[in-house]
Amino acid sequence: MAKLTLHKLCKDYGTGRPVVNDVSLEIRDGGFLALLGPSGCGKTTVLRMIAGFETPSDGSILLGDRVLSDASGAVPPERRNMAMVFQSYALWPHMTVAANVGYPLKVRGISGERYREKVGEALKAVRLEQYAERRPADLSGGQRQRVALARSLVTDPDVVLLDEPLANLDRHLRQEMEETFREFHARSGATMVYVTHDQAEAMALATDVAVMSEGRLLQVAPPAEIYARPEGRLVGSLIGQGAIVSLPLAGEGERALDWSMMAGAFEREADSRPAAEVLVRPQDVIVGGEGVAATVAGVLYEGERYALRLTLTDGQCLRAYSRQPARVGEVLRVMLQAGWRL
Ligand SMILES: Nc1ncnc2c1ncn2[C@@H]1O[C@H](COP(=O)(O)OP(=O)(O)OP(=O)(O)O)[C@@H](O)[C@H]1O
Repeated sequence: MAKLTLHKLCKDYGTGRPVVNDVSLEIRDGGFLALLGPSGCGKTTVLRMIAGFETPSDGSILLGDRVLSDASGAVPPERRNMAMVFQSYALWPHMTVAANVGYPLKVRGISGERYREKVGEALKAVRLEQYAERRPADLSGGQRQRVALARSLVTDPDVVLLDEPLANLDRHLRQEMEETFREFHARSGATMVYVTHDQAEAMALATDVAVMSEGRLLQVAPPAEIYARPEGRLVGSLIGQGAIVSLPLAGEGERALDWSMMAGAFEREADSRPAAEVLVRPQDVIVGGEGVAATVAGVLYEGERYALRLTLTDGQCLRAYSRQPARVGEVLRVMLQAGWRL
């Protein structure tokens, strides 16, 4: 196996604007990359180009030193040793679970003992051995997606491409399946590219997160890094539940801010300095007796806490968590324990 390289990848359907624009990215061997971005930003198109279902308009794709696609041509999908898992599972309804999982082996002419062994191993990897003889219709959504995972594993692919595989499942099942995906990744050793628009899912699963918007790649970093140091307003607003406030800040360049650096900004005239955009996460907004005035604009009970929507005196919004209930319209005092200058 080897690393997957996307080099200046572009896709233009002739609509006047490229849907994938100059995307360069390296996914290390055995890495798990989540491709995250809003609907229509070009994630699926990138995945389909890696799989070989779409031809790039420009740029190249390499697996190790092997060129899969460039200006001179493209390796067809069936010769890339990749597997794809879809949101819709794409299982054959008339075949048993075992036959669905074994289908890619049949296509490759593998039969007999080797076939049975491989199917058995793949079913074991997703803990579905006892369901081998069932039909997909007799399985739950999560089990069906595990069949699709087993099928993607059965040919020992170098790369597994996953297109929103959990989008059809309910919240509880998604969490359970996230565990299955992590195990699946660890056991298979395959390089994985996972398309999602759910940032929590991307952070929970991947070793690296790549954020896309309007065809362009904005930032690639491990989850903890992208959470702590998002680059720019769009990444900042996509990762975590933070609010972005505009503050006339003293000093230049400091990006990690504490209350001592931000407090003064609330006393200054808004136009006295150029405003900086600051990302403030709800857990860093301390609701108490000190700080600036904020009016409660919304309260959502989340079981273990209340999620508050707050409005500052200049109309800007913040989010905060509180253990105590609050009333809409109530004026609280808040301190911003930490902020990140975007
Ligand atoms: N065959 C095509 N011809 C023209 N435009 C296309 C074609 N396929 C996709 N597009 C456009 O390319 C853009 C990117 O689509 P893509 O499916 O890659 O986005 P996405 O980020 O995966 O979105 P979603 O999360 O909604 O699936 C969209 O504006 C889409 O309409």
